[in-house]
Amino acid sequence: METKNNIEERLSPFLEDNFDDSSLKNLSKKVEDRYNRPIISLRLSITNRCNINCLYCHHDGMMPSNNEMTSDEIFQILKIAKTLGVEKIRFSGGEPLIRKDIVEIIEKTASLNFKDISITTNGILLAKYAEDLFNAGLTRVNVSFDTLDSETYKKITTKNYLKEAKKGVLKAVEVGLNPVKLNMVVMKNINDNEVMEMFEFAKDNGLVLQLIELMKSENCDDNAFSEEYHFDVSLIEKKLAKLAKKVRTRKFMQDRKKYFIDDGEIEVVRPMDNTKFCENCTRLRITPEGKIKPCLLRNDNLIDIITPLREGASEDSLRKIFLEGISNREPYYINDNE
Ligand SMILES: Nc1nc2c(ncn2[C@@H]2O[C@H](COP(=O)(O)OP(=O)(O)OP(=O)(O)O)[C@@H](O)[C@H]2O)c(=O)[nH]1
Ligand SMILES: C[S@@+](CC[C@H](N)C(=O)[O-])C[C@H]1O[C@@H](n2cnc3c(N)ncnc32)[C@H](O)[C@@H]1O
Ligand code: SF4
Ligand code: SF4
Repeated sequence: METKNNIEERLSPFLEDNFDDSSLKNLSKKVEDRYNRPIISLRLSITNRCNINCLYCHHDGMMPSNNEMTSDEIFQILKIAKTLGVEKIRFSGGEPLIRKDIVEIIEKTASLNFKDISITTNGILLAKYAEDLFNAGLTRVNVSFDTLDSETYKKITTKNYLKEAKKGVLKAVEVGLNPVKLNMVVMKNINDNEVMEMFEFAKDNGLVLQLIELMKSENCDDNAFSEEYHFDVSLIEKKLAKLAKKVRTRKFMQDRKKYFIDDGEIEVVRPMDNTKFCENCTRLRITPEGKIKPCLLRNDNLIDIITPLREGASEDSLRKIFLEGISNREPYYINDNE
């Protein structure tokens, strides 16, 4: 049988960024999938609605739907996740901040004492909500922010909200959310020439820059877009590796690398065809209409948890449904040579 020390050693890389040592005491409760990947994090898409329309959007792998979970239903789902050892919660969408009850959702989530509660947002409404979200218990925020140029912003998002998004980012830092990450999807001939300028902006304002490879997904409106604008982020990564005075690997956060350069930090998210990324994937997803989604890039193995919950199923049966979702998890990109 595995000893507590072994478990701590095996799982320590999960704890590197947003955890403190107190999380160690519950490690033995972690549930693993069939590929020995522990489930550390739950990513809930809480709406499919959005106030902009990014050219590249994969909508977090969700199909259109108008049937959103209520804040109470979200709370019930989180309670079950907590009993299964989930430590990190992320709210995404669509645009999570267009839900009128977003502060209430964070308050309820915080009452369950997760180690890390974060939101991924386009930032347009962030200046309005940052302080209330922080006071409600939000730990940190990632903001989609692909460019500093207003024309390019309009081209990407079809709207003119760059100023609002920038204000939101700065307010998030001001109120104490930490880290605040800028999500930059790097696109050929659109913003690939802006990486260093974005890094300077990030450094000057206490932000982490997250460079993201444009991904193909059946949920993108037009996959031709991905073909045309796909930029090989590994080319930038090679340059970063030369410049960096320190590199860290988030081994069990999809093996992502963080590069520390001149008192600044750049993280690289490179999922496409990346078998290491999937090998080290520790998250489960929930769709806005309450289905467990085992993988961002698949829609054929979802499991309904909201209907049983609405019909009054016991916590035990809901836990079983969760475990069924976990057992459906498979790495999307696999190494064919093994
Ligand atoms: N393939 C794949 N891509 C993901 C997954 N999770 C996040 N991404 C991509 O990673 C990028 C950043 O996602 P975020 O929502 O900002 O959060 P995160 O990077 O996953 O989490 P932290 O680094 O812990 O803040 C987005 O472009 C996502 O599409 C995943 O499970 N699979
Ligand atoms: C789907 S959005 C939802 C949350 C919020 N509306 C936002 O934009 O931050 C979540 C993240 O996915 C990223 N994303 C969307 N489509 C993508 C694609 N095709 N390839 C890579 N990242 C993508 C966005 O940049 C954003 O950082
Ligand atoms: S803001 Fe987020 S959800 Fe909305 S279109 Fe852009 S990437 Fe998609
Ligand atoms: S298995 Fe791979 S593609 Fe699927 S969610 Fe995990 S990292 Fe993303």
